[in-house]
Amino acid sequence: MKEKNPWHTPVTIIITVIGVIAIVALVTVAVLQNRPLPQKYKYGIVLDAGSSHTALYIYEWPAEKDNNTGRVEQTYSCKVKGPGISSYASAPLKAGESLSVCMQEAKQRVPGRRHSQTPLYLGATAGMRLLNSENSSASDKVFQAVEEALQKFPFSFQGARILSGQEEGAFGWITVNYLDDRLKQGLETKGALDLGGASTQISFVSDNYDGSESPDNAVTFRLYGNDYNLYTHSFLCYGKDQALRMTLAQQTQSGPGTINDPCFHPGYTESRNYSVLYDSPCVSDRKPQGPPANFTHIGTGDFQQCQEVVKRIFNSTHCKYSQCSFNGVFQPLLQGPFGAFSAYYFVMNFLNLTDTSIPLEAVREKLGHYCATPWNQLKQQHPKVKLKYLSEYCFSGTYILTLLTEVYNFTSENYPNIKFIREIKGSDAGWTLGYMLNLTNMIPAEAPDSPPLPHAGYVSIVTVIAILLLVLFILSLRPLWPLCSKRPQIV
Ligand SMILES: Nc1ncnc2c1ncn2[C@@H]1O[C@H](COP(=O)(O)OP(=O)(O)O)[C@@H](O)[C@H]1O
Ligand SMILES: [Ca+2]
Repeated sequence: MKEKNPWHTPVTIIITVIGVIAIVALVTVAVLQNRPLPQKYKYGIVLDAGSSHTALYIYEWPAEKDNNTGRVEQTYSCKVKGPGISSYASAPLKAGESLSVCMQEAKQRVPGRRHSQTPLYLGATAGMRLLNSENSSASDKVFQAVEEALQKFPFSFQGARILSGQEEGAFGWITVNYLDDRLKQGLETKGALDLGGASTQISFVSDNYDGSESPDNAVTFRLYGNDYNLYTHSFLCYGKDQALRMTLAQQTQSGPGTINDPCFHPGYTESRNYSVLYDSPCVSDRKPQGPPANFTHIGTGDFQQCQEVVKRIFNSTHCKYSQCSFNGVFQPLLQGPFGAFSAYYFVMNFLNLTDTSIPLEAVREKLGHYCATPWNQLKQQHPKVKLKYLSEYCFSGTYILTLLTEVYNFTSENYPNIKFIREIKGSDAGWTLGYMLNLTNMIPAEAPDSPPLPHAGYVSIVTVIAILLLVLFILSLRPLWPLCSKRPQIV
């Protein structure tokens, strides 16, 4: 007679069914009880008042995880129409008014119930540094107007101020490394290269820099339990717009009526006003004596010669340290990967030169070819690009290559360590995120305690243990199995 399968007896079936129900119930309770609560978000707003324009950024992060890392994201950015706030020195109220469109938009984007808890910061960079140095009462008036305008919004306004060059460099470095998740994980950090219109920053960690040589360039942090000695320097007047002024000033020292400029395209002709050109503290002390009102700016489109003219704005004759970049500023040996953003990216992206695996020589050749392109032809090829930008890409590209290779000392070997970036994981590379993380204390000095298990791990372990218990239970009933399988005896 065939033995009946013991698993098919009523008792084992009942035990199994109850067991399965128990497991399902246990796992359901575990899942529901430990389910992450519905996400609530917090917000922060930073206005980047740059020399050329102002931009507004909204950041968002899960409300319970202020201290956790990598979770702050940029959700919105708005470019303010018009020039930077430093250009409103003679009409300060307009500086405040200019912000209103982006601020209204921010009011729509941040949920109403969060408005009053949302910090709002305005940080101004080199344009306001220059205005403040030449006319501090004018810069005070601009700030007053801007503050009055921002206070009218329902956010928690935390003030408007000028960032020091050091802060601008260091916060750019924090942004890049935070978004890359390098800080929390204690990984090798990435240097930050920021090119603005009126200043440029270089920031990196180097093994041969502990801050003792040229302490002014040192910023030390303790972040997530790791110590960092950052080298940073901001070169005022060496943003690309002021650098262009200095390069033009270099070529108009004798006050000529015409200059042939190798950094502009053949066929480019523009009348420029001497007073306008020299109206900046970066060049005002070099204004020629009794020049004509205007000069004719003619392009010749020669990259090699352009590089020679650009080099002349960097003074590398004196250095009281072991080594310098230029103008007597200490710079340690370059080390590690670098992210180059802001105008570095805009310019190199336009020129199709963001790929740094292209050998430097080939990059120079391409740029040489671009600079030699006739102005009329370029205008036809790029009808939508702003003429001011279009006319200056040859100069800007040459300036960038000269700065990187002749001044900071990037070579063919380490040029590929540079990545030209606009954003990382959807957030723009720039100083604003680092600034906000710092002011909201969102990067802890010590590593945060993490929960022993993530939610999914917890649920999996409960499920596995429950199944094991059931199997053990069924196995423990083994002595009863023969009983269950006995067929009723017919006497
Ligand atoms: N699409 C673009 N093409 C070329 N240059 C650009 C573009 N967008 C912005 N820029 C330039 O990037 C620079 C940004 O500098 P900005 O942040 O305003 O100044 P700073 O940081 O010195 O205060 C300016 O020189 C501006 O002209
Ligand atoms: Ca900037």
